[in-house]
Amino acid sequence: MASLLNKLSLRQLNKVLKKVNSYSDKMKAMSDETLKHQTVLFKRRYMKGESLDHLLPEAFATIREASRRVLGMYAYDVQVLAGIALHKGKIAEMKTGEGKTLVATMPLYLNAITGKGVILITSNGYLARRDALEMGQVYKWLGLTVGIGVKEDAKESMDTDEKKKIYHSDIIYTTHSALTFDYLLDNLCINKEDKCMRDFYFVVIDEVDSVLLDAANMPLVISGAPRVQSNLYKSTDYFVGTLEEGDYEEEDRQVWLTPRGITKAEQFFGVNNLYTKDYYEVLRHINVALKAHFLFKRDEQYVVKDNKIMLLDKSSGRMVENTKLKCGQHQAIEVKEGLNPSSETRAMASITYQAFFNMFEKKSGMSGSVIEDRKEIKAVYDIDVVEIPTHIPIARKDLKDSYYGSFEEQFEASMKWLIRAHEKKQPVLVVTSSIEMSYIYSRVLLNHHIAHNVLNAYNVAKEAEIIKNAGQLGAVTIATAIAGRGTDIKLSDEVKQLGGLLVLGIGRMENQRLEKQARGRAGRQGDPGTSKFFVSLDDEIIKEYGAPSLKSYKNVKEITKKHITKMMDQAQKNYEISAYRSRNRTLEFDSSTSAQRTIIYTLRNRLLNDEIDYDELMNFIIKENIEDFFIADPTKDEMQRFILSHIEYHIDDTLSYKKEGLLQLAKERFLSKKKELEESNRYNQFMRIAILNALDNAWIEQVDYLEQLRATIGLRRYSQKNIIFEYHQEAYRAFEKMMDHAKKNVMKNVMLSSIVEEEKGTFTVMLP
Ligand SMILES: Nc1ncnc2c1ncn2[C@@H]1O[C@H](COP(=O)(O)OP(=O)(O)OP(=O)(O)O)[C@@H](O)[C@H]1O
Repeated sequence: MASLLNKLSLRQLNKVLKKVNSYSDKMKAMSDETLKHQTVLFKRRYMKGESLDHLLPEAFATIREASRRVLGMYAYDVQVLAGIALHKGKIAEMKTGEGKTLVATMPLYLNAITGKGVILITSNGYLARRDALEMGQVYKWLGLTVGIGVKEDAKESMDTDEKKKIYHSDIIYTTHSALTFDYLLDNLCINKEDKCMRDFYFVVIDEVDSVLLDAANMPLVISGAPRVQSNLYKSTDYFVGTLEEGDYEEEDRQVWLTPRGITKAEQFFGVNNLYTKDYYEVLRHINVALKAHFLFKRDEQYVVKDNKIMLLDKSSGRMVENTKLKCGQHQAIEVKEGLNPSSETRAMASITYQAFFNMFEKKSGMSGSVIEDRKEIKAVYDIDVVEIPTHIPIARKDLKDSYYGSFEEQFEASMKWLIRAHEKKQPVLVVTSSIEMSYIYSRVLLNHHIAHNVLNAYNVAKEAEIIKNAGQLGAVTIATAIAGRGTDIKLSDEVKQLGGLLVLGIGRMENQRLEKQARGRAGRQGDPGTSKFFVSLDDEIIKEYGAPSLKSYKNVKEITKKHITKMMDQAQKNYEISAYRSRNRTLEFDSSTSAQRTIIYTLRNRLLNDEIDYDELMNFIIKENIEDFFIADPTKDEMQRFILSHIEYHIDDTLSYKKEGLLQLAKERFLSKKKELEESNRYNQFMRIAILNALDNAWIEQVDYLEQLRATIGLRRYSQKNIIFEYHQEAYRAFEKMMDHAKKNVMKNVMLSSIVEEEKGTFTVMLP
């Protein structure tokens, strides 16, 4: 069924390809000047109402010819096919090395004609810069502007003007995290002029599976002011260290206390019921300590460098700069590793990649390994995946996997392959599933006096260099999944004679995509090459997710029985299911946060654009606040306090202490304030600042609360059944409370703020 659909999609794309090809000669015959001028003509035609679909054949043919002139590369037919798929908002599955970088130029150019700004996402900053600089030559040649959203040194920051210039370019190359981060920052600014981004239109995501699937589990969070340092990390770490099997349970990358564990915790911390509000903090700390001990493994999810915990990006194996786990998880791992907990900050804004990318009018992507996950992609992002044929048939031989009872056997067998190939100078790339294993291979190779390069998260400085050279005569490269993506491995003729690159995969990896990417380092663009995987019962994935009965085969040297090797492969499937569920859970949790964020950001934008009728809003807010206040039948003292904190810093002796009296007072005060502000032409600006401040403060509290709630609610498994339902209910209640709070603060800010004049006619609003 799937392949039939694919054939149908390809047939449609082929029709368009024919049209593109029909313009090839025309574009070839154009002078440079005429070809460059095409952009202006396309823009004019688009403005006059011609659709992008209609412009596609000529526009694609134009940039195809421009790339030939500027870069010396003329897109192959299959690349054009992929480009059309991207324009249609699909994901193109293209084998590794098929030239995705060039493919993206065509739909980006076409869609940039609209002037709306198009974005290309790569999985890391190095690739974004490299591709933007290389492909940028063509765009610029055709008269378009190009912006790069990441700095060479990730720690360097950009000022607003620089950012604005980037986001107002025709074509922007950046990473998913940089883009999302800037979006959140944009929604924290007070003046319209400080907003850097335009509305989202079209995005092409390179290595789309790594962005949309692997990164989907970790929402992006902007942190603000530090929290008061907690002293519970050490005691909960100690407590979790005392737990035994049966005190906790683990499933789908979640861990929680069993009733026996709960009793132990209550005894340890001397509390009656852990699940009451009073012990929320203890529960939260236990939760992060549990995860630190049972779910986070050193050299897998993180490394310890210079006494700091550095997270690893699962899909690339790279260290993630400037990112900490949230809600105290980072601190819990620090304490587990014997470090002092670093300061914990509050979450100010957060978003998941699902929610973020779903804001684009049209989104598309490319990858060499996404076809297996097309159902999930369709369900979550509503994007179809099309499998694009290769330019030249793949000549790589993917040999059958070999299975072993233990690591020793697996290691020995793989070393035999390595040494045999190395003796005839065939280049070898060993891809291991952990950093530790990369060192074991390295040490043994040193003992054999075999020169080699090691590439793992501790050693990324020369990454591109090392990978590029991995195809040289006699080269041996040991790498973690880091070698998976993006960098081109070129082979000399001599190496091609020897059979190309040999990829040895050590251990069953977390998913098929990682293995596919590893194999794909060999046999690019029709090159010869070989790949082989060595699997053993000692592989982490099999130990954790394999059937317990597999243990009885530990002493078998090489496992050849089909039903057993199948069981070993099943472990990977089990892991994939658990990863899928975990992504799904993130999504389920996110739906309320997402809905709330949309309400707040829409409101913010209306405020920034002065689209709010402030009089109407204030009438409503004053009335609601005073009515709410009178529900509790306040005393005269309470009313006076209310006036001083919400209306004016002065009590009028003649005031009638009734609801109507307060209402009238508030309205009068508001009107006189308004008059004063209007005289100096500052009413709108004042109102905007006063309201935004109230709204932002309330929302930031809410974001932080929701983050905390999500982190602790899992622990309630034994107290309540449906934690997602409970989460949504609580999130909704908190939102209502937050809006109430914001309403009070708007009134306070508007009524009690004053204006301080500054030089040059500017002013500052002094908030109460
Ligand atoms: N039409 C073309 N003509 C000539 N060379 C090309 C063409 N398209 C791509 N190339 C070259 O092929 C190589 C691979 O391209 P690229 O790195 O974009 O592949 P990729 O599909 O992104 O690979 P990976 O999946 O490993 O990231 C590059 O050296 C590129 O310059």
